[in-house]
Amino acid sequence: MTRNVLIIGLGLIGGSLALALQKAPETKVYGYDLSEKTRELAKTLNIVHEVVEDVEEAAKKADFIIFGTPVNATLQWMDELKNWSLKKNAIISDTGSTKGLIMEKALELREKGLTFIGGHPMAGSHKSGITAAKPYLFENAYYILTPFDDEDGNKIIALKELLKYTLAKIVKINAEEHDHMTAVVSHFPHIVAASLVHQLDEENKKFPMTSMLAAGGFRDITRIASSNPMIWRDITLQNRKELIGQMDAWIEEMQRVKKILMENDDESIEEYFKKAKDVRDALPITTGAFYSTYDLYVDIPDYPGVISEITGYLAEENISITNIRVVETREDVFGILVISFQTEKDREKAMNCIRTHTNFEMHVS
Ligand SMILES: NC(=O)C1=CN([C@@H]2O[C@H](COP(=O)(O)OP(=O)(O)OC[C@H]3O[C@@H](n4cnc5c(N)ncnc54)[C@H](O)[C@@H]3O)[C@@H](O)[C@H]2O)C=CC1
Ligand SMILES: O=C(O)C(=O)Cc1ccc(O)cc1
Repeated sequence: MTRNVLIIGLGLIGGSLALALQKAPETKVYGYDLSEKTRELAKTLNIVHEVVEDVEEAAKKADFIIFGTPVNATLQWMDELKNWSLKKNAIISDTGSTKGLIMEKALELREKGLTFIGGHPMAGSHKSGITAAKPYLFENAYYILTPFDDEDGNKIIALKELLKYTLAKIVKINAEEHDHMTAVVSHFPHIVAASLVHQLDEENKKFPMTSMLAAGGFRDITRIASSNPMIWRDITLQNRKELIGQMDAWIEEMQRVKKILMENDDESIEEYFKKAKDVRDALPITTGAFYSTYDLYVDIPDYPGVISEITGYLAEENISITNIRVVETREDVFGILVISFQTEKDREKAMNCIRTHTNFEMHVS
């Protein structure tokens, strides 16, 4: 029997989910987005099997309804949907970065006999919109579910059975703990990244060369400041209680570092960096446990066309890349081309491919 999945909100996350779920057997993926342009693109890019114009009509036929909308829009949709007559066994879920207010709203759905299981794939990027959607975005990432403690186990199994086509690792966490932990590793870092960019902007008014000197480190730590501001407005306001707590801890930590600097204490400042390095180096980030890309460093000679030559070889073998950049090119040295891949397997295939065609040195991080 065909299962009907309706995805509301077809941007980076909803679009990627739709592409992944199109791989599930006997599954028809319907999609809706508020933006007419996105609905058009969803058709032309085959993001869903069918784009719908009437959400309520499509929802009535759906076995699964999943929101890929900004978290405040998700709350608004949930308010509407609780008054619709849906299929008896329909499962409603979302992909939002916050879970507390959404699970509170889910209680109202539950009172109407509807099943809501919160969801949050812990993968994404600073890019947004349907054109950034990719079928393998969630591969190897954690996909958090936040069901009510006493949720029907069969409903959770049914949702997991569908989501397994994302190739993500599905885990269960309660909503409160979810919002605390994601504040630490995701939401607060977005505020820090944005604040560093604001600080640069101010400094640049006085010293206009500053932004030109912003090198790799500044770029790495501020990449997420290029995320969709509307998405982050909603996330930070919904999780503001946790964020204020993180901010207090951060201010305290900054006072501690400031004191070390004021005291000119070389031992303490070295220890400060050493401890951070040890903790950072032991993080599971590079093994794909949280969010990862697999980088390949290729030493390339500095001649015109060398980058398109390499990407051409990869394209011939259908190896998809997620990012590409040159980290060093001076006339007297080789440049280093950093190519990022979504999976370790893609990186391995790429290494073999480049090895077949060139004698360029390669290494992985
Ligand atoms: N960006 C990321 O890396 C991640 C985002 N998330 C969550 O996924 C959800 C979607 O985020 P993205 O895909 O990144 O954003 P996005 O901006 O790429 O996509 C959001 C889509 O929702 C549509 N939309 C907005 N309001 C709507 C409404 N009322 N009804 C229907 N469609 C509406 C927009 O037109 C857009 O196509 C958010 O809740 C976010 O917190 C979760 C994991 C990662
Ligand atoms: O760009 C990045 O690295 C992210 O921060 C991705 C991300 C954004 C929001 C989430 O809720 C989860 C992951």
